[in-house]
Amino acid sequence: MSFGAFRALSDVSLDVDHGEIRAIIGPNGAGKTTFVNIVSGIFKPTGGRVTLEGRDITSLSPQRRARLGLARTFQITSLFKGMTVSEHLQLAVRDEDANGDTRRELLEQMGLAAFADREVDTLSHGDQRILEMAMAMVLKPKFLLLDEPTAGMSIAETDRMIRLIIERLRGRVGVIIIEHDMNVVTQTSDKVTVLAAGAVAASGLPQDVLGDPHVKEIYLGSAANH
Ligand SMILES: Nc1ncnc2c1ncn2[C@@H]1O[C@H](COP(=O)(O)OP(=O)(O)OP(=O)(O)O)[C@@H](O)[C@H]1O
Repeated sequence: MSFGAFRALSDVSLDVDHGEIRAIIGPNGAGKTTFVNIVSGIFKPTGGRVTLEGRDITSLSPQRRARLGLARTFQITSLFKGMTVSEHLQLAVRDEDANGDTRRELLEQMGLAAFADREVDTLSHGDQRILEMAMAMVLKPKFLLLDEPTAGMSIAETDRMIRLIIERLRGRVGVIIIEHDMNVVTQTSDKVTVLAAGAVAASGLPQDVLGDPHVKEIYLGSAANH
């Protein structure tokens, strides 16, 4: 992926299986969000392709991808002030996709049932982010992209998000999660891919990747540059 003369990603290739949770980590500016934007269809890559269950989806819009089972959340919370929690879930679907029961069940599973009729701006930051995840899950995606789901969360909120990922997603939905919190990475992910300067620096099991001296160096180097 190039932006003009700047190459943001080169030869980055990864596969995610059904039910697998794959964390993408790396220093600021490594290309993580760019990668997720390509997979979800927000950016059209200048080279390479994206496939979903073997089908080439590189030229499909984010909406078409979502209807094929590929959903995402964003790094920045983007809810509509003045609208309630259940209205948000209705927004995320077409009538034929999920009836009221399905939506209520999802709110219960996500621990949001008590807030169904509350306007979203009265919710805590953690509940707002969990609502965004529920909006992405209401269409029962096969694959879900989570862009820093715990950003700005307290320790208790982060623990709740970790539990939801383990209980609701692991083994059921293929997930790519961009995450800076290594506690979240070690607790939730099956595999970890490290991006640095737009390339894959390491990939494998969390314990191997996070213990890799080369990966530690990448983080130390990036800290020294800030
Ligand atoms: N639309 C764009 N136009 C030009 N350059 C861009 C664009 N989007 C991203 N970049 C550049 O691509 C590089 C990768 O950015 P990206 O946001 O993907 O990094 P990141 O790993 O997600 O960082 P962070 O952890 O800070 O969110 C950066 O140098 C960024 O400035």
